[in-house]
Amino acid sequence: MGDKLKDSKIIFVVGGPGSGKGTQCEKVVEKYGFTHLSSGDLLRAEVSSGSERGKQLSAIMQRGELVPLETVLDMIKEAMIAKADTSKGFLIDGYPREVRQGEEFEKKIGAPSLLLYIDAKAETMVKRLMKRGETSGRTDDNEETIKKRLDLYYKATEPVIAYYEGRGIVRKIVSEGTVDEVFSQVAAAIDSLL
Ligand SMILES: Nc1ncnc2c1ncn2[C@@H]1O[C@H](COP(=O)(O)OP(=O)(O)OP(=O)(O)O)[C@@H](O)[C@H]1O
Ligand SMILES: Nc1nc2c(ncn2[C@@H]2O[C@H](COP(=O)(O)O)[C@@H](O)[C@H]2O)c(=O)[nH]1
Ligand SMILES: [Mg+2]
Repeated sequence: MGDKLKDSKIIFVVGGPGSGKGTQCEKVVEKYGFTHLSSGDLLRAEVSSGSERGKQLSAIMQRGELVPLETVLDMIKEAMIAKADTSKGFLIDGYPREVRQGEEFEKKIGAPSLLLYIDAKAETMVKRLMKRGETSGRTDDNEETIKKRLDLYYKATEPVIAYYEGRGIVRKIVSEGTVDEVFSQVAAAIDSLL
């Protein structure tokens, strides 16, 4: 089944909590028709299912910690295989969150053609998430968990950027302006790939 994904175009969308990954991925889907898979959304769907696994995941996510690598990777692979026949390419939103996740993804699925690094200042991310938390219903959109997620991002996920920069596939997106101003950078990066 892994062969079905062998030739798929894969774009990693990496950035801190509240940097704007999901927002930009939605606009990419609108313009390019790619398949958007958010690791966080897949995990939250598992939590909503009420499964035993979902209960365990929920506790980890509420603490702003990373869930087991195998769990999130299997969920992403399953979702990609389900869409492989019709997908124009995959936007993997919020994964990898640490270098070994990237290595495992490439062993089991394939290599990314592009890594969009959505970069926002810490204070911008906190402001956005506190605002989102007013309506999102996400258990991790609270001050304490946001801080933990930010700490984890700087410690575990920023090394992912350096790892892929070594391959020359990172495009840095400054995510401080309006959604459309940020998207114009995203579109330019994707157009350079197509
Ligand atoms: N350029 C922007 N200007 C203002 N608000 C923005 C911008 N981009 C995103 N937002 C808002 O910030 C919040 C977080 O954005 P989004 O959900 O896309 O971030 P994310 O990187 O996917 O976060 P998480 O990793 O927590 O899922 C949302 O409420 C969104 O509407
Ligand atoms: N170990 C990993 N944990 C992940 C990953 N993606 C998400 N998560 C967990 O879900 C929440 C919410 O993610 P978000 O992208 O919607 O903010 C996150 O805090 C983690 O607990 C992943 O790739 N690996
Ligand atoms: Mg998101």
